[in-house]
This record gives sequence, C-alpha cells and structure tokens, in this order.
Amino acid sequence: MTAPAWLAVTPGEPAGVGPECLVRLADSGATAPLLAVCDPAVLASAATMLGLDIDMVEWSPGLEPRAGQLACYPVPLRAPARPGHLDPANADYVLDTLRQAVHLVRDGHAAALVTGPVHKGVINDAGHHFSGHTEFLADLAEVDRVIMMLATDSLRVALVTTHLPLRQVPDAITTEAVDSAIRITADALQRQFGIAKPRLQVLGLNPHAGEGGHLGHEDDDIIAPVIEACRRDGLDLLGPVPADTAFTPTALEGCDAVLAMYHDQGLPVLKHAGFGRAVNITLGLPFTRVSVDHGTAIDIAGRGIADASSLGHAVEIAARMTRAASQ
Ligand SMILES: NC(=O)C1=CN([C@@H]2O[C@H](COP(=O)(O)OP(=O)(O)OC[C@H]3O[C@@H](n4cnc5c(N)ncnc54)[C@H](O)[C@@H]3O)[C@@H](O)[C@H]2O)C=CC1
Ligand SMILES: NCC(=O)COP(=O)(O)O
Repeated sequence: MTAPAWLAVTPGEPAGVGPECLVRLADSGATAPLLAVCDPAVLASAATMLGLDIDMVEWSPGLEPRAGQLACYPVPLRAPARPGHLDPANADYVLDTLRQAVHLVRDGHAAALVTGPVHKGVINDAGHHFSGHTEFLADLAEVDRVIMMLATDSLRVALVTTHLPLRQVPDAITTEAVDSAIRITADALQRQFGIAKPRLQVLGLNPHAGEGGHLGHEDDDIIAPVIEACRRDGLDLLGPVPADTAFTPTALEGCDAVLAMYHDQGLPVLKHAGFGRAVNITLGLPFTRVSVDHGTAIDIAGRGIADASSLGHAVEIAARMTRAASQ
C-alpha cells in the first residue's frame, strides 16, 4: 500500500499561537498536504485575524489533496476560544484532537502526525495528569519508553528524562533509563535518519561529569557502565561528557546527537542555536510524530506576529521521515 500523502496536524491549544501558525503555513504553501484536526471555526477566526482567505474543505476518506486547499477533520471545541485567554474547559478538546489525529495516522489515512503547541498547565488545571505530548502519545500507542529529541539542521539533542521536576531527576537516572535512551536514539538515527553508524555524545549528570566522584556519583556509577555495555554491543558512544563543554563546535564535530540527562541541560543550548528553526521528534513511537519547538506563546496569540517557521520545518521533516520509512 502506498503511504497517504496527508499529514495530520493538530494546532494544539486554541488560545495559543498554533492555529494562526497553521493558517499562515497553509496560506504560504506547505511542503506536504495538511489535514488539520481541530475545530474549523478556530482556523477560520485565525484566518480572519490574519486577513487571509483560506480554502478549507472538510476531510473525508478518499479526499485527494489539492494545492492551496486546507483539509480539516472537525473536532468540536468545548467552549468558545479566545486567543490569549486559556480556558480549562477546552482541555478535553485539545486531547480529543490528539486522539483523533493518532487514529487517522494509525488507520492509514495520514502518513504522520505533526503537533502544534499545547499548554500543559491548563490541561492539568482541568484535572488531567498531562506532562506533555511525548508521554501522552506513548500512552496512546501503548509504548513503555519513548525519547524526546529536538533537532536543528546541525544539532540533535535527545533527552533521558523529559518533563520532570529537577528535584526528581537524579533518581530517574537509572541504568534502565540511560540504556533505553541510548539504544532508542541510536536505532532511530539509523532507521529514521539513515545514519549507518551514529555517534552519540552522552552527557554526565553532574558538573564535570562528577569530577571523579567528588561532585556526584551517578556519572561513574550509572552512566559510565551503561556506556561501556552499549559499546560492547557495537554502539559508537562518547562519555560521560561534561555538559559544559559538550556543545563546543570542536566537541560536536562528527557527533550525530547529544544525549542530555534532563530537559534544561540540553534544550536551552538547542533553542539558543535555532529557536524557530528546530523541531521536536518523538523517537520510539510506532508512527512518525514531529512537533514545533515553541510553546503556546499566549503573550502574543491573536496579534498576528507569531512565526510559523518551526511548524513549516516540522511538516517538512515529517514528510521526509515518512518517505525515508517507506523506502
Ligand atoms: N510542543 C509543545 O506542545 C510545547 C508546549 N510548550 C508549552 O507552552 C506553554 C508556554 O511555554 P513557554 O515556556 O512560555 O514557551 P513559549 O515558547 O510559549 O514562549 C517563549 C517565548 O517565545 C515566544 N514565542 C514562542 N513561540 C513563538 C512563535 N511561534 N513566534 C514568535 N514568538 C514565539 C513567546 O512569545 C515567548 O516570548 C507551556 O505550557 C509549555 O509547557 C512549550 C514548548 C513546546
Ligand atoms: N520542551 C519541549 C516541550 O515542552 C514539548 O513537549 P511535548 O509536548 O512534545 O512532549
């Protein structure tokens, strides 16, 4: 069966910048046919706000993509949406869009999932335990372990732990967690990115990778033995590398990805290097999921100044990964 051309796109939080980014991208011409999974009224309001005339059509199975047209699989809002004003009443709507989009991909109607930003706080305010798409999609797909990787054209950063309070991070740096993160990342780089023998830099957890045990023990006791075991299995790994010098141009030469131990060890560097040009990819899912690098930007939503570049890159990368997977 040939893969469908559609990419299912969730614009995310209806009060955030996701809808306007999607409309702007559709207007400027995305590199793949977009199937928006959301309330069409949200896109229509964003188009009006931007002064754009969008040719939107309701999707049904068998619909053929047409240049300049934005297809929409309708999911009704739970409450009226106002850009810049979060409303917990729409948390279930946001989660519905994700569930429906995953169905479309898993049922073969769309080739991949591209996600706009959701607001984790308001979803939790509504009573859900929600730490991010990454974990939510892993649950939906019934996969025990997935890895978050953010990527620009020249840097990839994967994470051992994701949305976890800093106080809980050291306890989460276990042999199993580091081992699975290394193997899932290396495997994805081979299969989804076509890198025959990927080289990973694995960061330490503590300053100077623990300074021989004087600044923390996890580097020597947990991370180093896992690296050794993975090397014995043929993986090309450097580490534990002190995080402060791991991102110098010299250190990054020949390195296909950096594996950071926690969110704010790796992502500030990545976002400094390419905010707006980066994407967030979930590794280890049974389908392709690519997301924007930014959040809901509630402070600017509805003002027409949101940059849609990251969404454009996410669409492009998702289409590329889909093609690579089908070859
Ligand atoms: N993929 C996702 O679903 C993501 C969701 N988030 C969530 O978004 C919410 C807000 O997070 P923040 O830390 O405030 O980050 P944020 O990315 O929403 O905003 C940080 C700054 O960047 C600006 N910004 C963000 N996107 C922009 C765009 N497209 N164009 C122009 N400027 C832009 C904002 O105006 C703000 O000044 C949180 O709930 C967070 O968890 C954050 C990152 C990714
Ligand atoms: N910092 C990345 C982020 O918050 C997005 O996470 P996710 O929603 O893709 O899991």
